[in-house]
Amino acid sequence: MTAILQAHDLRWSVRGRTIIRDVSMSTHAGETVGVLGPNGSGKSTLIRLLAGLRPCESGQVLLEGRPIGRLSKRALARKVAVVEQEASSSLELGVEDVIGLGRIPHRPAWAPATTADRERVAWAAGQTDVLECLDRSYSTLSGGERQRVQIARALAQEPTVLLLDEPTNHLDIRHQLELLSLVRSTPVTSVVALHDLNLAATYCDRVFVLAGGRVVAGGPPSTVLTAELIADVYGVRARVEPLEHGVSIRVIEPL
Ligand SMILES: Nc1ncnc2c1ncn2[C@@H]1O[C@H](COP(=O)(O)OP(=O)(O)OP(=O)(O)O)[C@@H](O)[C@H]1O
Repeated sequence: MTAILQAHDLRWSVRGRTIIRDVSMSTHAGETVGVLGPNGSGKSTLIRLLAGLRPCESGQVLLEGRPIGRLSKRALARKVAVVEQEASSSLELGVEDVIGLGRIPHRPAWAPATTADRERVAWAAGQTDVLECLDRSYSTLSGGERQRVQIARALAQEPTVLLLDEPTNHLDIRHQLELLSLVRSTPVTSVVALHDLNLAATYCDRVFVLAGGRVVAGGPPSTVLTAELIADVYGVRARVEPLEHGVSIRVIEPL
């Protein structure tokens, strides 16, 4: 299997506090990898380090075997698309233009959008169910619509790697399922920070669980997401039942 995005011994601190420590992980071509863990465990910080939005204090992130720090911003943007948790809501752009931002790394500076660019934008909008919003102003969209537009922008970027920080946050149940099923079905290698363990168990090929900035478990969801691990990491009692493909998790009470 080809390793696409790899992290080796990542460490990141702020104001003397280490937020990410000794984190190593790798993703293979086409995989959907979940990053799980309680609030404050370091999921968003890890996504930013993997995206090259923050330099690591030590360790390194490799994209197709090359350190991402050595890639130009433009070369990185052609390969890696990231959707962070809180997309700006004050963006005074039309929805089509926001999705079109994903096309910028693919054409020469200042060149206008081509027909192929516009087709790609329409395709991405269709994939994320926002075609009806294309001629609206981005600032008038609901939280869930904005989230889907940001995912469309990332898909329009035609990345090799898609990094999503809690992409289901503002979405209703149907759009949560549709989005993760879309992420899983694309050939793009995806790393997705998630809170919902059942969604992770259903849609991720592998999961990494963070606690206190360290990876405490990693592997297929049905192996990793045991009642013991959930008790240790989240401090809740859960019933985990095997399904034909994966596991079903019912959280019963805090411990
Ligand atoms: N720039 C910063 N300055 C100070 N503290 C920070 C900074 N960035 C992250 N942290 C702290 O690092 C820890 C990890 O934050 P992070 O956002 O990565 O966690 P998370 O797992 O994504 O949490 P959540 O589930 O709540 O979104 C938190 O305690 C956070 O307050």
